[in-house]
This record gives sequence, C-alpha cells and structure tokens, in this order.
Amino acid sequence: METDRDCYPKDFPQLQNDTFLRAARGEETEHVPVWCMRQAGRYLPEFRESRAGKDFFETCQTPAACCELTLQPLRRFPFDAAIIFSDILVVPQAMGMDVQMVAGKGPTFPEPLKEPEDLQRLRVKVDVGKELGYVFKAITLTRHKIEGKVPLIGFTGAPWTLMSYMIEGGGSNTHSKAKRWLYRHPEASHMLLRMLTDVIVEYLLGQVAAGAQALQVFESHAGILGPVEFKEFALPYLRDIARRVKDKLKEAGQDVPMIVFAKDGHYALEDLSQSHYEVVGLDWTIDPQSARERTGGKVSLQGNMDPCALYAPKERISDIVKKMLEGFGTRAYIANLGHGLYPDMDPESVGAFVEAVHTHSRQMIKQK
Ligand SMILES: Cc1c2[nH]c(c1CCC(=O)O)Cc1[nH]c(c(CCC(=O)O)c1C)Cc1[nH]c(c(CCC(=O)O)c1C)Cc1[nH]c(c(C)c1CCC(=O)O)C2
Repeated sequence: METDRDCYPKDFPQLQNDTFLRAARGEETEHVPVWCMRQAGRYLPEFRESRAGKDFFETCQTPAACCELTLQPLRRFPFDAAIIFSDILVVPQAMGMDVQMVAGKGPTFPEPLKEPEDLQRLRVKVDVGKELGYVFKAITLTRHKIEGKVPLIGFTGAPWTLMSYMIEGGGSNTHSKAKRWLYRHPEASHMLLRMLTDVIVEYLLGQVAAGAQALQVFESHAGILGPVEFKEFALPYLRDIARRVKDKLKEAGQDVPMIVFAKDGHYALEDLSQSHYEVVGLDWTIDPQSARERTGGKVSLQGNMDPCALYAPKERISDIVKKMLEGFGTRAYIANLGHGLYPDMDPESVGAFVEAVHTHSRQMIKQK
C-alpha cells in the first residue's frame, strides 16, 4: 500500500549496491554491473498480466503501476540498476500534443507537426511539475519501494528523437518528413529543438529532485542523421542538456551520472565522449575495443550485446558475454544490450546474460 511517507522525496532507504554508480564514474568495482534497456517489458509474463487491457499512457500516469512494473524484473534477476517505467513520448504530451499507443502499430500522433506554423500549437511555457508530476511521483514511490537494492535511473528522449516523432507522427523507415524540416526549415527546426531542450532540462532536474540516481538520454534516431546533420541538429542540444543539468545539480551539491545513448550514432563517438556525459551507451554495431580507442578512456561505456544474441543457447550467450567483457575490459564499463529487449525473448536467457556478466567479470577482476 502507498503511504504518505512514500510520496516524499526524502528518507529514502540506504543504497546497498552502488556498483552501477561506481562504474559510471570509472571507479573500481568487484563485478561489472549490468542492466537491460526495456528490462520492464513484454517479455515478462507478469508485465503482460499487469498491463492487460490497460491503456499504455494511462499506465504511465499511474505511479503505483509504474513502480510495480519497474520492480518486476528485479524480483527475477540480480540487475545492478532499475530504470523507471515510463516513455520518452510523455514530453511531447506535456508540450500539448496528443499521443496514443496503438496496438500493433506503436506510438501514434493523430495530429503531427506538418509546417513551422504548427509550432504555435505547442505550449509556450510548459509547467513541468504540473504536466509531468506523475513521473516524479512514480520515481519517488519507486525509490521507497526499491528499498535501496539498486540505483534508480530516470530518462528522457533527446530533442532530435522527439522532434522526429512529433513530425512523423509515429514510427517511420525513412524519417523523410522530419528530415525535410532540417533541410527546408532549419530555423524552425532549431526553434523546436530549443523548446524541447528547455523542457527536457527541467524534466531531468525534476526527476533527480524526485529521487532519480542516474539519468539516461535516448537519442534513438541518431542513425537517421549523418555526421554533418548530427553535429548541427543533435549534438549541440545533447551537450546543452548535460551542461545545464550538471550546472544546476552542482549548485545544489549533487552529482548524478548521465548516460547518452545515440543509437547507430557510432560516427559521432568521439564527439559524444566529449559532451559532458559520464557514460556513452553503445549499440551492437560497434566493436568494444574500437569504442574504447575512439573514446580515449575519457568516459565509461555501456552496452552493447546484440539483443538477438539472447536467442542463442545459454552456453553461447555466456561465450558472447565473455568476449564482450574482454573487449571492453572490466573497469569503467556497464554491461547492457545494444538496444531494448524484444517481447518474444525468453526471460531465462535474460537471466543467463546477467549471470554470465557477473560470473565472468568477477573472475577477470580477481585475476587482475
Ligand atoms: C523510441 C522510444 C520509445 N520509448 C522509449 C524509447 C527510447 C528507447 C528505444 O530506442 O527503444 C523509452 C522507453 N519506453 C519504455 C521504457 C521503460 C523502461 C525500460 O526500459 O524498461 C523506456 C526507457 C517502456 C515501454 N514503451 C513501450 C513499451 C511496450 C508497450 C506496452 O507495454 O504496451 C514499453 C514497455 C511502447 C513504445 N514506446 C516507444 C516505442 C517505439 C514503443 C514500442 C511500441 C510497440 O512495440 O508496440 C517510444
């Protein structure tokens, strides 16, 4: 049951496993920490049962449901971090756009942005506490209920990824509508990216105030851009977010590690490693050793096993994990998949992945 105490972001239970936070800061650990993107998801029967018949965004707006879904994977597997159950598209909603989750189709905007004039439909000043207070409540409640077992990660979509959804109106192969804006309406594009950045900064600070112990920024659509467009329309905003969030947190004497995950953005790896994030997340298209070389030991790395490797037999998963650990090394490294888990994956394979990371990394660290 939810109690009054659970509603306040104070007196949180003490953290017992800070392996993830130490690895994010590049410190020595006893084992390599591990978590999975989409660890709270449809591959778990208990998740499907909790979500059955309920609207996706209504679930996101119900703190007790978000808390339960966040905790479910922790009851099964010894993950070293939890990520709050929510969605990146709650930010466009907070800015005044309608977004629905359509079964079999994914997120859908009935009225996407078409032309620069449509920016007038967005809220000029977003009251983040009012519009997204339900996420903050979910984070605070979860920090109490997680009982200090592992740190809780908050997250947001990055400006370019959210802009592309707001213009495409949903998933897309080419993202040509959103990219059309970059080439035809660069000023309006920058205006929208700036508006998103302002909301995101407030949103991330609100998540930390509510109890988030680390923050991940998802630039899921980095691969749609090339290096030139990424440098103009994505990177400056990613940097601005980290800089502004960190400056504000510093004033309050807080230090919260930040992770940037630019899917298929390997062309930008050098730049990403110099963007004020402690951790750079990687998809599976980059080799661990070359990622280390290109980031020059400046950041911790997170990733990057191909999620589909979880379809392999358990022994093979263990071998793949071992190679991955040898490639990254055990220091300044957080094991994860290169993208989220898929609904048809076997929970047992996820367990095998987590176990392989812990077992192999403990051995490697002992032998050092
Ligand atoms: C692009 C993106 C979205 N949402 C998110 C991203 C960035 C990460 C990425 O690149 O995948 C981020 C996200 N979405 C969700 C989380 C929760 C935490 C976790 O990772 O466990 C996180 C971190 C829950 C969710 N978000 C969604 C689900 C599945 C739908 C459901 O539960 O009914 C979950 C568990 C829905 C969603 N939401 C979105 C998509 C494309 C989908 C899939 C639609 C589908 O497959 O039908 C937008």
